[in-house]
Amino acid sequence: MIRAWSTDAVYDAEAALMATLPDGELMARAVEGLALVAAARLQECDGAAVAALVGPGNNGADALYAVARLAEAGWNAVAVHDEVVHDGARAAAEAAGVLLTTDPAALAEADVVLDGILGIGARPGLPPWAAAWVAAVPDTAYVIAVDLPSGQDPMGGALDPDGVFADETVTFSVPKPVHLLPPTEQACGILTVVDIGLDLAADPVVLRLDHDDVAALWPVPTPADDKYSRGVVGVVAGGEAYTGAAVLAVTAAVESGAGMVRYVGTPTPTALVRAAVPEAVHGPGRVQAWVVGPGLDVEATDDDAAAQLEVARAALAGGEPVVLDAGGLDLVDADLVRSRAGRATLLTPHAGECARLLSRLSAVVPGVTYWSISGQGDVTRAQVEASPVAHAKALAAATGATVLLKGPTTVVVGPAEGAPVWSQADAPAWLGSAGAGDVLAGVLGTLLAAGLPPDSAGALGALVHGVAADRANPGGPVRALRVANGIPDAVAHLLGRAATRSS
Ligand SMILES: NC(=O)C1=CN([C@@H]2O[C@H](COP(=O)(O)OP(=O)(O)OC[C@H]3O[C@@H](n4cnc5c(N)ncnc54)[C@H](OP(=O)(O)O)[C@@H]3O)[C@@H](O)[C@H]2O)[C@@H](O)CC1
Ligand SMILES: Nc1ncnc2c1ncn2[C@@H]1O[C@H](COP(=O)(O)OP(=O)(O)O)[C@@H](O)[C@H]1O
Repeated sequence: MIRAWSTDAVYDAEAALMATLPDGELMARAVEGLALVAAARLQECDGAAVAALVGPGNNGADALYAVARLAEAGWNAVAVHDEVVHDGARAAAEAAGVLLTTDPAALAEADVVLDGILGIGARPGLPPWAAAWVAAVPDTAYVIAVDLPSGQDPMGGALDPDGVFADETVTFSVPKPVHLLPPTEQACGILTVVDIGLDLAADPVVLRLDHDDVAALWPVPTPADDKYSRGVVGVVAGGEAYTGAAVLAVTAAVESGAGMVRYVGTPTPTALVRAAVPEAVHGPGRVQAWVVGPGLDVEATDDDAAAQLEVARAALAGGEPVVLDAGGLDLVDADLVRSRAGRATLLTPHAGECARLLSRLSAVVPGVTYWSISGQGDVTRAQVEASPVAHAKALAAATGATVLLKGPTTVVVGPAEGAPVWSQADAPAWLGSAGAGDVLAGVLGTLLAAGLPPDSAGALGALVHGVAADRANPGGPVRALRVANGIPDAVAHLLGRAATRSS
């Protein structure tokens, strides 16, 4: 598991450790690691010159000390700085023969650039005096951000398009939210963590499952299990308009290892599911979790659709865990929020659905106005994409449900105040295609039916979904059905990693 801590928690841990260490020891550790990484990258690109962008705080000091080390080791080194520079770092740089200048033209020859403009003490946004520095970084240079790319929000809230976009970020002891959360993760490049010995007492605020975590979480049957004990998933999906969603969700639930899948649909998707997934059984019945919504048309009024909708509403009124996806999200209203209080509910919107739902809930959930982040009426898709975590949290708070917000990075957050954010970035961009969300809903249904809580089920499902997409056709396009059919291979591969490690 990869964990990130808040900047406050990092400062607290730093203070506690510094009280036990000689002055400057902690920064020396950070500088040593940073200089080692930078030297390795200079060697890899056969570079001759390194440059530092030096801000006023300790982040600038890290970068300046590091280029002093590199100058001592024989590389040409320059440092671009503003008025305030850390005294000790300036002295070290001068002694090592680093060219100190305020002129960003000095960056022109740099093969590797260390961005030490701002670190975790930053307020989001690039300082005006640094804009010319960033503009002067050669396109060919390999940019290493020290702790985080300057201009980006350390807590990962919003991306600064004018800020630094690094090839690599070297951070200290532990990741911070900026490194793991959308939208700032995309500015960080490769993440390298240098251990400087911090001991974090606080709880992490961001969690990311790694491939090696899957074996401990994925529900693996024992000889004592049968189809019922493994978990039965009920899928209420598909209608006469969106027939394929039913096939995809049911297929994915079966391929993920559900003990049994019960399908409830209108005649056309029912016929398709019968033909495509002979393992599925038809009609409502006892289940351990429901998937409600892929391809569901809640506006349809014919008898078949009405009967299907009745099952959907009964599922939502019941006590079993529910994955509520796509068309099913249109069923969320104040009554539903009240009736599902305290029950496991996983909402799985994409950004557009999240925006619509937040906008709609403002009218019908009493007292819920605090999600209106923009303060400008309806929430838009673009706003959700610009700050996905804030909107996912707002939706979780408004509904009392766990929210899995889909996207290039999928975030999952529970409704409790201060709940950690799970952030998974396992999928190739090829996965963003119609039907892929229906597949994810099926996977999640199987995990909830096996007894996983909604947040870790969400993260685990997103990981496996992404790995299945990647392995189905590495580097190339992949259709949703193939992702669903690739889940058994992905799960076996991920479980096999544990077997390989323990042998
Ligand atoms: N913590 C650790 O464990 C360790 C930390 N280490 C290193 O220390 C770094 C943190 O250092 P730091 O606390 O000095 O903060 P940092 O970000 O360098 O600068 C803050 C300065 O910038 C200013 N400023 C802020 N935002 C601004 C803006 N948007 N536009 C303009 N100005 C802005 C701000 O001004 P003020 O808020 O005072 O107005 C203040 O002057 C950390 O990232 C890591 O590299 C390692 O050495 C060892 C272990
Ligand atoms: N750029 C991307 N990179 C990786 N995964 C993506 C990207 N865009 C979308 N996805 C994933 O593809 C799936 C699309 O789901 P969704 O939009 O609900 O599709 P549908 O409703 O058509 O099934 C989600 O799991 C989402 O996280």
